[in-house]
Amino acid sequence: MSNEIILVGAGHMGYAMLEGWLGAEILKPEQVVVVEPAEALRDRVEEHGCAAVSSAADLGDDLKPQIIVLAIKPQMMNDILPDYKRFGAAETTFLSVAAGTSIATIEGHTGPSPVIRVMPNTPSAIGEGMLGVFANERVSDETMQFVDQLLVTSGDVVHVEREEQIDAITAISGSGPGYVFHFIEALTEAAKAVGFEEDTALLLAKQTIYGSACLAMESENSPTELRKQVTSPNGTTAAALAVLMEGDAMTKLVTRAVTAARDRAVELGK
Ligand SMILES: NC(=O)C1=CN([C@@H]2O[C@H](COP(=O)(O)OP(=O)(O)OC[C@H]3O[C@@H](n4cnc5c(N)ncnc54)[C@H](OP(=O)(O)O)[C@@H]3O)[C@@H](O)[C@H]2O)C=CC1
Ligand SMILES: O=C(O)[C@@H]1CCC=N1
Repeated sequence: MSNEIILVGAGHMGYAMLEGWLGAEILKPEQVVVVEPAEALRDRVEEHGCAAVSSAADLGDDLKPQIIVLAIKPQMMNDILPDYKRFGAAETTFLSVAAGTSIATIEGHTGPSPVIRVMPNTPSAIGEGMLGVFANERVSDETMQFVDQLLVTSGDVVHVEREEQIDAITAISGSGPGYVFHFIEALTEAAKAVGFEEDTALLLAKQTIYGSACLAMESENSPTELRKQVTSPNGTTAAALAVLMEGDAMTKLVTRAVTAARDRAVELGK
């Protein structure tokens, strides 16, 4: 067993994580082989010094990777996993970032194997990700420690006790950047509606979200307390929050959205 890693899929998520691992020098480029059908995506990993092939058939016969990272679409798992059966039921650990796809589905193709499910998010690309982790009992302490070392280069890591909690994490932090980016879009549109040009509107929206998130992380006060500090009695924030909080509208809407994402993760796993 070498400490090589095969990364299957170098799209948005696979590449974001790879960049973090190489940038933090936890992995050397020569330890990584990437399988990716898209030439342009192979080119960009080769620029980092990693080997890249277009299909599993091009992987060397003598490869005994420590970890195979599955960063492909959940809908493709059943088509692609049979190509990796030869690494299964052995010491190679499968690490899947796919939404929904269960450990049972992976082991259905690989045979009983060490499997780790990780749910990252795209801020992992700048080391500011939020990652949820669940591992089956076949994963060795040594491999788990190595994987944790890799994952912390992408951001904060939480281990969950039950596999289904990964679906819930998917709906909060996995998909969450999409909700936040949509809020930035909405605030930008609102800024334009009250008279600003696109560039200024976007800056106002992005810096407001960034500054508020930084303050929420750094402050000892809760988000509720921080909100109250912005809200002068009978002032402007109170006027806006009366709209957003009427009948708990915002919380209900976000809860509906998160539930839809969680349910979709469960559905993708079927
Ligand atoms: N994007 C996100 O924010 C997050 C995504 N995830 C999970 O990450 C996984 C990947 O998503 P994402 O990165 O967004 O998707 P992408 O489509 O960007 O990446 C998937 C990559 O896999 C490639 N691919 C297709 N077939 C094969 C194959 N046979 N062997 C190797 N690679 C192949 C695709 O190439 P091609 O385009 O040519 O088909 C594509 O480049 C999903 O399972 C998703 O649930 C998890 C958390 C967050
Ligand atoms: O939208 C998706 O299905 C993936 C999983 C979490 C974020 N993106």
